[in-house]
Amino acid sequence: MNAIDAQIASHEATVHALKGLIPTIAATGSALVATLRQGGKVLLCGNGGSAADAQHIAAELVGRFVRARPGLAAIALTTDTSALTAIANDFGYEQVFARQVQALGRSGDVLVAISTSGNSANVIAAVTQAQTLGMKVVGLLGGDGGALAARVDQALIVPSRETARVQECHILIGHIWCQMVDEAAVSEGWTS
Ligand SMILES: O=C(CO)[C@@H](O)[C@H](O)[C@H](O)[C@H](O)COP(=O)(O)O
Ligand SMILES: [Zn+2]
Repeated sequence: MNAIDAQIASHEATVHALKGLIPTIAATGSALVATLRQGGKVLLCGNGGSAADAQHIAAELVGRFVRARPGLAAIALTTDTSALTAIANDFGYEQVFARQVQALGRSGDVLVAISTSGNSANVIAAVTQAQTLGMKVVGLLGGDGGALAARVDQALIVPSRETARVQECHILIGHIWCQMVDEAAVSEGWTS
């Protein structure tokens, strides 16, 4: 099998395996919908490709996904280079997300913690801080879920050891969540 066929086959196999996660995808999507319905915020964090996923999902909630509805409260904790560099410089890289969670998060908000390994120290620190504040934490994870699997409130563990495959499934799940939010916002007539 050539490289292209192999990548497509591996992608398809991982997406197929997501069918085992459908109940958890539905439950986590419902948690996001409930938070946004009651005026809470969704905070998202992750490193590298997962930082891009955090921004992508936040943009579709604040801007739009498909349906016409109000902009919704979502913040990617990966975008403010002044905050990121100051926190890393003054407190250490491990604190870059936790400090922002402490500053911005409130009880009733949700943190989406994205990590393909489940072992990034700065994401673990953010989860600990969020739970201290009474926030709910959803983990978008991969492999065996790593250290985060047992720490988050709801874990979505994509069953693959390939980082790229895990990331591809994470953004698919993010899009499913956005569709669930769109449907709730339109059918319930959300005005803000
Ligand atoms: O996107 C990729 C590889 O596909 C990388 O940038 C990757 O996201 C980085 O190595 C991250 O630091 C990995 O962190 P994590 O997913 O294990 O938490
Ligand atoms: Zn998208």
